[in-house]
Amino acid sequence: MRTAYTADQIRGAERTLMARLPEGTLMQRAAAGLASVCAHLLGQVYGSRVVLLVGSGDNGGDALYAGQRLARRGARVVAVLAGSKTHEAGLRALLDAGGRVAGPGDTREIDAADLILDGLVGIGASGALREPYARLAEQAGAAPGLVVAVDVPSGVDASTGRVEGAAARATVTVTMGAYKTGLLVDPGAKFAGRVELVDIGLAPYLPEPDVAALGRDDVAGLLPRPGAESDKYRRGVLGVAAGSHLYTGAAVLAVGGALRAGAGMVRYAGAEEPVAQVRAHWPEAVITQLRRPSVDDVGRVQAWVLGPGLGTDEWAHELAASVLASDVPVLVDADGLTLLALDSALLRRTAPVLLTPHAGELARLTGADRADIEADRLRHVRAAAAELGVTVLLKGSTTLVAEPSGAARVNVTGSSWLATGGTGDVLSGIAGALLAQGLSTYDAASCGAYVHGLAGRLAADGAPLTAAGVATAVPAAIRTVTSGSTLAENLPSRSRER
Ligand SMILES: NC(=O)C1=CN([C@@H]2O[C@H](COP(=O)(O)OP(=O)(O)OC[C@H]3O[C@@H](n4cnc5c(N)ncnc54)[C@H](OP(=O)(O)O)[C@@H]3O)[C@@H](O)[C@H]2O)[C@@H](O)CC1
Ligand SMILES: Nc1ncnc2c1ncn2[C@@H]1O[C@H](COP(=O)(O)OP(=O)(O)O)[C@@H](O)[C@H]1O
Ligand SMILES: [K+]
Repeated sequence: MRTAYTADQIRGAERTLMARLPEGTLMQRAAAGLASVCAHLLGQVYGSRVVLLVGSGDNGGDALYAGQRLARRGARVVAVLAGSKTHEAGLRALLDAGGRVAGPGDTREIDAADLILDGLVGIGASGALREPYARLAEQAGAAPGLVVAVDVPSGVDASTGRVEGAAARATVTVTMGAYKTGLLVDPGAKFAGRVELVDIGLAPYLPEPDVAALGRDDVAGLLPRPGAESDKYRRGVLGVAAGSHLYTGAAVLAVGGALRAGAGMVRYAGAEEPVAQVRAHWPEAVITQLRRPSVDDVGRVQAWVLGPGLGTDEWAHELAASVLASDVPVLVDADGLTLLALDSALLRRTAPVLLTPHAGELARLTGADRADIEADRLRHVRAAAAELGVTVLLKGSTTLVAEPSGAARVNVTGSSWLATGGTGDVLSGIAGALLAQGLSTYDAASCGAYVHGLAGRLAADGAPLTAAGVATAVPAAIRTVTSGSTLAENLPSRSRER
């Protein structure tokens, strides 16, 4: 499990640790880790051109001491001093090692640099970057050299991943002591590039994490496996109420995701047209063609998926009411979410609910602005879970899962190739199958997103995928998790000991 923290949480832990150590120890640990990552990236340090972008706080101090270490190994290091003040001891150390200094207007070196260290601001930043920081951050991101962000890319809010104005686009972010939430959640995560964690001894002093990202072992431990005593009913039967005469594909994809994710049985309930399609694609599914908008005659299930392609007319509304009147967990997606937005009384039930909106659907549900949700995803998914009293999985470039208690997880397996029609329907089937197999809404959502993201990577393999291809890749994704293949660990961020 990877854990991440807000800036306040990190500062609190650092205060406790710092009080036990001689002054400057943590900054030296940070600088040593930074310099070693930079040296690795450069290959040959001697003769390389390194530019340090140095802000007025300790983030700049880290950059200066890392610059000192690289200068000692023969790098040509220039520090661009951007702030009204500079970390004095760090600057002296750099100059003593042969480094040079430039003013914030003298930025010719940036475009010629092999490596730019972004030490403008770290966890002490507040609000959008001011000038000249903003201009320098953008220039670094556009330069041909490698960009290594110190702790967090400047311009990214370490606690939330918000990016209010300009920000440095990093190749690698070297983060100190613990992951910051903003490095795992978009838009910040996009700016961070690969994240390397430098151990500065903070772990014993960290509080409960702000968010967690399940790792392969966590998911392997949670995914249900059939035992010797299993039969199809005991493994878990999933009901799928999805599709309509207009949208038949959503039903096919949701049922496909569910079958591939290990449901003992899938009962599909729908109208004539989607029934014909589901029957043609999935002989394994047990199908009920509905004559009226009710699931009373469908047979016993352990969980329902409600909504993909269902439509939002009166028939769909009555069918949704019938599914939600059951006493089993229900995953609500797509048109099901629109129906909830139109009639919140549908949510009055005691059995668990998992909502799986994208930002637009969440906006419809909560009345928040879609762009605001995209900009501050974690805050909005938490607020929705608390307000609605259910588990919420927010889809998009970073998938987040929040509980009404405030607990939240981020999924790190996704691929941007998943941004194509129908992949959300497959996710609803996967997570629904996990609900039917007995996982809690929180675990079904987090493990479902993990497996779906991995299946997306396998299906894409560097080229466009189809939603049906993602469903096909689900067993291989599960095998990757349970067999301990390295693919699941080969994620954008890697832990690194100093
Ligand atoms: N503590 C520790 O043990 C360790 C800390 N470590 C390192 O220290 C970093 C935290 O250092 P920090 O607290 O000095 O804050 P930092 O991120 O450098 O920024 C503050 C400065 O930025 C400025 N500024 C703020 N907002 C701005 C804006 N929007 N636009 C422009 N400027 C802005 C603000 O200037 P002012 O507004 O005061 O003029 C202020 O002076 C942390 O990320 C890690 O790298 C590691 O060495 C490990 C041990
Ligand atoms: N840029 C992206 N990076 C990673 N995953 C993405 C990205 N964009 C979309 N996704 C994922 O693709 C799926 C799209 O689902 P959804 O928006 O419901 O589409 P549809 O309704 O067409 O099925 C979600 O799982 C989402 O998290
Ligand atoms: K930085």
